[in-house]
Amino acid sequence: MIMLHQYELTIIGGGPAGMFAAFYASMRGADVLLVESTGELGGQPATQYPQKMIYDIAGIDGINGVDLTARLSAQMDHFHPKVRFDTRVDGIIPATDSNLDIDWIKVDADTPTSAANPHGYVLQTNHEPIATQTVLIATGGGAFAPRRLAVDYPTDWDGDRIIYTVRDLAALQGQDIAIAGGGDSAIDWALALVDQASSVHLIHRRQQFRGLESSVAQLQQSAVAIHTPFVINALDTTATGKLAIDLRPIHGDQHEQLVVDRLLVNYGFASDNKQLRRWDLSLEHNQVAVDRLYQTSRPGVFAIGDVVTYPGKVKLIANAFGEAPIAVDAALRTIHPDLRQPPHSAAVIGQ
Ligand SMILES: Cc1cc2nc3c(=O)[nH]c(=O)nc-3n(C[C@H](O)[C@H](O)[C@H](O)COP(=O)(O)OP(=O)(O)OC[C@H]3O[C@@H](n4cnc5c(N)ncnc54)[C@H](O)[C@@H]3O)c2cc1C
Repeated sequence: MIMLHQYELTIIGGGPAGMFAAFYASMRGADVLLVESTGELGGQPATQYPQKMIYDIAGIDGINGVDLTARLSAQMDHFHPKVRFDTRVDGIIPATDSNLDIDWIKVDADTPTSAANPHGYVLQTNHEPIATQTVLIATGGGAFAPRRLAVDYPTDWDGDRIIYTVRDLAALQGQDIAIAGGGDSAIDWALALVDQASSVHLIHRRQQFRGLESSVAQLQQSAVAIHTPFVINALDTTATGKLAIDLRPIHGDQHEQLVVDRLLVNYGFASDNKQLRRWDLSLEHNQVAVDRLYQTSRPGVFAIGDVVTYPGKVKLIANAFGEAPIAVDAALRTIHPDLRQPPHSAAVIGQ
């Protein structure tokens, strides 16, 4: 028997649409969970264009992808909605159809349930399943996953010797760190770590880096040891348990050896939208068709952001922000039909 908490609303996807929806739903007092397939929030702005400026969000005269994500996170922090990272939703199954023997924790027998789908859904994931009364799909361009090293190594090195997402900069203090990659993210990590780590090595297969010119200039004047043009050829451990990296040159045959504590891999992200076709939704040109309340063809399942289509849909962050409150309120109204208009935010958060 699996004991699962049943959320009122589960939001799939931690891009701008999902993050703002999580803030808004928790401001409305909903028991909400945000699920993100990668180890970080932010979606396309954070992963595809961290340094590019965005000029078309109301009230902000220019902000880059990283800073927008930081502001959305700070806004969410007013209410601390639950977030589950590294969790990819694969299936949305009516709870009654699920083969799982689930005893989800209802607060009490009077807890209201969604009239449209009284038993809710079970979300199948790459980890444990999630029980939820309603679902908000905000999966944008698809589930991002970090591009992996094309070198064999034991799987239990992931998150330990080999790191794809840095969660805790302090944990890397005083260590010897290698970073693989040539874009903004790799350079940013190298510069962030150079004063804290014992040594930082940056490995890139090209002579030139792709990052912002100012960051590249800063890198060249820093104490970061640059290894270009090299690719990682093999990984091993030393007698003392350190990570031994064999670097193969792009030209010639003069290999280099590095011995470090950890290797941070920054090869970018690949997106995968295959799940959508398995979710039994009405699709148009591979986008989820929704009505004016962002309701999909399944009861209690709503969708917003880049993943949806409706007449006049434009894939902009500003639109996703407008869609979120309407969809969240419509989802919550299936559970609480008496749900009122939202109070003004100052009344909830304070002046
Ligand atoms: C280069 C570029 C420049 C752009 N410039 C602008 C601009 O200037 N202004 C503007 O308004 N818009 C711009 N956009 C578009 C904007 O980024 C998108 O409209 C916006 O990111 C959509 O947000 P979203 O939350 O719907 O989806 P996304 O940002 O795609 O986020 C979706 C999130 O869901 C996660 N996810 C997906 N599937 C699953 C799953 N099965 N389980 C768990 N998690 C999942 C993904 O990992 C991702 O984090 C630009 C886009 C690009 C590519």
